[in-house]
Amino acid sequence: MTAIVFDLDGTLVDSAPDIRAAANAMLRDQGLAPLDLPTITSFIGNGLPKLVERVIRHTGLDMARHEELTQLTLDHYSRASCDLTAPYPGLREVLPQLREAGFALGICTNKPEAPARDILDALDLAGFFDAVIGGDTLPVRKPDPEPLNRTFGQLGRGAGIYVGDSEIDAETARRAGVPFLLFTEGYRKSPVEALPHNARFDRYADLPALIERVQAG
Ligand SMILES: O=C(O)COP(=O)(O)O
Ligand SMILES: [Mg+2]
Repeated sequence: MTAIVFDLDGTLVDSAPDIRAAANAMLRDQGLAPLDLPTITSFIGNGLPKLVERVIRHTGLDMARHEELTQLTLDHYSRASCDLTAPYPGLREVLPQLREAGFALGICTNKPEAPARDILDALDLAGFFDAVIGGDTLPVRKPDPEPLNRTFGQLGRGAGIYVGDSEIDAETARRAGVPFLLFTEGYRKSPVEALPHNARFDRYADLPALIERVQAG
C-alpha cells in the first residue's frame, strides 16, 4: 500500500474557527446571534449543506431557505476560509517525510472542493497532494465510499490507507474496505472505542511508524 488519503477538517487542519465565522456571518445577515465554537464544531463532518441544515434546525430558521442559506454561508466562507485555520502540530514536518518515503498522498474531504483547495494553497500544503476530492466534486459524498475510491484511483497506486478524525471517515473506510487510521484530536463526537479503526494517533510525529505497522498487518 503506497497511497495514503487524508480527510481535511479536523484531520490535517483545525478549520472549525473559520467555519464558525462563516456560519455566524450568515446568521448575522439574518439578524441572529452567533453560535459558539463547540456547537458549530458538532455540526461539522457531513459537508456544508448538512452543517447549514443543522444551523437552521438549531436556530429556528426556515428549512425552506436551506439552499439560499447554504450559498450565503459558502459565499462568506469562500471569502475567508483560511483566516483562523491552521495545520495540526507536526503535520508540516511529516508530509515531506511521507513523500520522501515514496507514498502518494491525497485528500478526500466533505468540504466543498474550492475552499479545500484554497486552504491547501494558503497554508502552502497543496504541493504534497496529487488528488483532492471535495464534498461537491461527485454527486455523492462520504460516508459513500465512492469519493474515497475515486481519490485512490486518481493517485494510481491502488487502494491504500485512509486517515481521518470522524465517525463518517471510519464508516467510509469500512465501506471502501481499506485500513483506517484515526486522528484523535479532531471533531469526533463519540469515544474512540466507538469508531472502528486499525490504529489511532494524537501526534503527527507518530504517523510514519503507525503506517509501517498497519502495512506490516
Ligand atoms: O466539511 C465538513 O463537514 C467535513 O469536512 P471533512 O470531511 O474534511 O472532515
Ligand atoms: Mg474531518
